[in-house]
Amino acid sequence: MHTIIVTAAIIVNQDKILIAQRPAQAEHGLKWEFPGGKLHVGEDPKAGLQREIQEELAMEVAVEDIFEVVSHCYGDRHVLLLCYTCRYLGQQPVARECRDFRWVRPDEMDGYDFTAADLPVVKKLQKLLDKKEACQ
Ligand SMILES: Nc1nc2c([nH]c(=O)n2[C@H]2C[C@H](O)[C@@H](COP(=O)(O)OP(=O)(O)OP(=O)(O)O)O2)c(=O)[nH]1
Repeated sequence: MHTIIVTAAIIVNQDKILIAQRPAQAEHGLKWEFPGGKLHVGEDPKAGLQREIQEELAMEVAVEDIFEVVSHCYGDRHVLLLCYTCRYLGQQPVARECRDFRWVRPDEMDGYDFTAADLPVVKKLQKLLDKKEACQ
């Protein structure tokens, strides 16, 4: 068993969040996820996430607070997923290293086949939306 540390961005633009589809030939090919990737050895997580968003989507984001930490095993591979909320700075994303991307509301996320590690994150986003709607 070995652990990889992965950072992922919850990029919020009004009521929508940016999700990305993994390339067909990649591990977990065609699954949907929150954009990001593996942290390099010794790298600061927020800096690593900014680097990954630039590589994957050719855009800058302002990385803000930790939103959720997920520990998930895919067979003998342990993924520690650090999800940060990020502020959208208005640049149009470009699908550089992902197959596709979409802006979706949390209540629309059930229509996308997310990686297993992301399911608790999707649930948390949906719960927050439910609470917000209950207050309105
Ligand atoms: N980026 C990202 N990866 C996720 C999420 N959920 C999840 O299980 N993963 C897993 C899939 C992969 O096993 C791993 C991320 O690896 P990756 O291949 O996307 O990372 P990378 O861009 O740094 O890849 P590489 O080409 O440099 O090897 O984490 C998620 O929401 N976002």
